[in-house]
Amino acid sequence: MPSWFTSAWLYVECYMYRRVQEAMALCPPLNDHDVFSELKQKSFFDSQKAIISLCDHLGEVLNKISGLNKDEVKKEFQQLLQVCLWGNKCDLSISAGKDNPQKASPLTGLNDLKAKILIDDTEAVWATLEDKLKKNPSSTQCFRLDIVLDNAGFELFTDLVLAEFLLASKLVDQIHFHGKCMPWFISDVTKEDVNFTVHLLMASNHRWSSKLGATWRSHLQDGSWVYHDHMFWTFPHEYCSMEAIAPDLYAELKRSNLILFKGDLNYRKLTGDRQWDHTTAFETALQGFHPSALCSLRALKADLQVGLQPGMAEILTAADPDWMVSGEYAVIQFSDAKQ
Ligand SMILES: O=P(O)(O)OC[C@@]1(O)O[C@H](CO)[C@@H](O)[C@@H]1O
Repeated sequence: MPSWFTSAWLYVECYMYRRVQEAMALCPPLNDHDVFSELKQKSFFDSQKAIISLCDHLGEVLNKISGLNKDEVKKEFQQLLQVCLWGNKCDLSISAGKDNPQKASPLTGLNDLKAKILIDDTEAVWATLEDKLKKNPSSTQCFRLDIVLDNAGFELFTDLVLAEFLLASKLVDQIHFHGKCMPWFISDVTKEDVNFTVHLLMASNHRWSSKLGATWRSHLQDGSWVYHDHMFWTFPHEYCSMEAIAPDLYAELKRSNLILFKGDLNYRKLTGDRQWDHTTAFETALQGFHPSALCSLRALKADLQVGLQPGMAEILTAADPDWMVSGEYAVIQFSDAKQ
């Protein structure tokens, strides 16, 4: 029987959430109930101000999108990628279920937060997206983006905003979302959370919120957005074992042109949750996991980080001993597709 103080942290956490699920499954009237749904829904309601301001912003961008030149599209992409990154700051797991809502407009503080992005591979992500346009602007070949989701509430909303922008700007043609098949780490996204978000937006009396809700529902119906869940995401395994343990999921991810991994837990599993030296290359820490080009968007909440310049970790530790766990710092860390 694993115990909290003698077992690997990641293993014990996964074990605990599975026991919660088991307890529910053993109570038939409750077996479909998500014990965390109330908390997740509250985090969505508490972030209304930020959600509405982002809806207005996206609405304005969509209105003029066909007239934007490449530089303007790139600038907007950079901005919404950062919003999506910082959306990961607000998860309920790190705050032990307490409120962590997004009150202010998510766009206003972005410039001040730039210094907190320890690794910023936005250019590499952009180059991957742009490659499709450059290679063959009139190509009928489909560019597929996959997003391995993290938290419901405000973070999921920022993921959908980025997805909408990428689809509307024709940088990508199809988006596959990957969520959890059971309640997980309190706030992780399930299919019900996606449906809840879309329905609530549709029912809103705010013009852009309801319009976006309706658009997103039709994306899910016409297949330009596809939602998947797979048991592997709720196993304790590191991702380098995916090909052996869940070959069907690995094969699915190989069809992608770019995979965005949201959040801290995904980062821990990408890198095996090991005590890597901070200067270890991301590529090395991935230990052969390479279904496609991938990028981690993560606010740091667990004590590991790879890919830093020599000396950087020491400077950060001297300035703020909690830099790895406070959620104040973040990375946009890319690894290219293997040929
Ligand atoms: O993946 P997320 O939502 O960014 O973060 C999840 C997380 O903060 O929750 C756990 C605390 O229980 C940490 O292990 C983990 O890093």
